[in-house]
Amino acid sequence: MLLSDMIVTFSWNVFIPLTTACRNRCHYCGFRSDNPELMGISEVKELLNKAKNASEALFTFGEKADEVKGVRERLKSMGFSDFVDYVVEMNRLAISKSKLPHTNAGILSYSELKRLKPYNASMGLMLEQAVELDCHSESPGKKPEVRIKTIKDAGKLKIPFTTGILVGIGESFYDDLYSLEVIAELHKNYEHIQECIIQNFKPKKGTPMERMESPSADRMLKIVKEAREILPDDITIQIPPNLVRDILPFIKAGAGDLGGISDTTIDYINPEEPWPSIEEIERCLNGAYVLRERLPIYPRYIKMEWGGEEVSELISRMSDDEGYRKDGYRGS
Ligand SMILES: O=c1nc2n(C[C@H](O)[C@H](O)[C@H](O)CO)c3cc(O)ccc3cc-2c(=O)[nH]1
Ligand SMILES: C[C@H]1O[C@@H](n2cnc3c(N)ncnc32)[C@H](O)[C@@H]1O
Ligand code: MET
Ligand code: SF4
Repeated sequence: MLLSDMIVTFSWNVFIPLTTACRNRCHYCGFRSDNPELMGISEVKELLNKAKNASEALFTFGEKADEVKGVRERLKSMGFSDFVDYVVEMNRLAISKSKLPHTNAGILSYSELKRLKPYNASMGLMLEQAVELDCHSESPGKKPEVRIKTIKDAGKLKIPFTTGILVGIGESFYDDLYSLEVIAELHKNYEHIQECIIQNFKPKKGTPMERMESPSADRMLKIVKEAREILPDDITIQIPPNLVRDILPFIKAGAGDLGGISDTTIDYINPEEPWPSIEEIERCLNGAYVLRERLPIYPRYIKMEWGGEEVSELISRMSDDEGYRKDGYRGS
């Protein structure tokens, strides 16, 4: 086994859920709201100030929120010309507090991605599934072709990218495999995918899918094993430690990353699932693997200088000075 196969990574982040306004209505989502909120500058500053440990500012929020009634007007009154302008300003705030932005805004056009790229170390968009599903019948932004287009456009723009699949939302095992094949193909063309999240659905109260069960650990494990076969070696498989809890079997099956973990903010998408502590994670790993902190941009993309221009200095500073080793990971 290679030494790098024995390393499990995670990113210390702060979760900034800019808005619960969303033009989609995914049947599994407990995040979106009909009475949406929009975070102001001082609220974002407060989260950033508290997050001493974090090197990543994770911006995840509703898709095309400015299509929701009243949001455009609210943005105007806050002094922003459009929604992307607002996101850029919040990204800049994060940079000013020495946090590297990772933005997952849902689908974006090529020109919107181009406007956000300079302010982000990496960006993300879950493919969810490459097949049409019932749970997405009220979500135009979850049509496979529009998701695939955004991921492709990010590749053309050389944006280090996170994508993944959401498992247990009505798809078959073969759909999961097909979705992973689509991700593999996207990466073969653009080489921009740093990690693929394999996320298990968790039912949320008050949603149409509240009575549906989470996929079993066995099913998830089977998919992770297949994913390790299907995906190119340079795509790391990420599993969410707050949603699977017992991570060791997943690491043995081929996962190598735990995503973002925060000591100041909750997982706003899965608010009922607390982050495990570092001690808990290490206990699960049972000495068989070493846990290392990473940045939201993976080492090879730092070397190729794919990070946004406005964050490049911060990326160099963080990867050089703060205890990062030659292989790009922090820790002894
Ligand atoms: O805390 C979470 N972080 C999520 N992250 C963040 C992720 O943990 C890290 O921000 C990335 O690994 C970058 O370091 C996502 C990032 C994406 O680009 C796309 C989807 C997700 C989903 C989640 C999530 O459900 N919960
Ligand atoms: C940010 C990502 O969070 C995931 N997401 C949204 N709702 C749920 C849920 N109920 N359970 C697990 N993951 C979810 C989607 O995959 C989205 O793209
Ligand atoms: N709304 C976006 C999406 O589903 C971001 C994550 S969910 C809050 O792609
Ligand atoms: S999962 Fe994302 S796109 Fe779907 S309703 Fe929730 S916030 Fe909107």
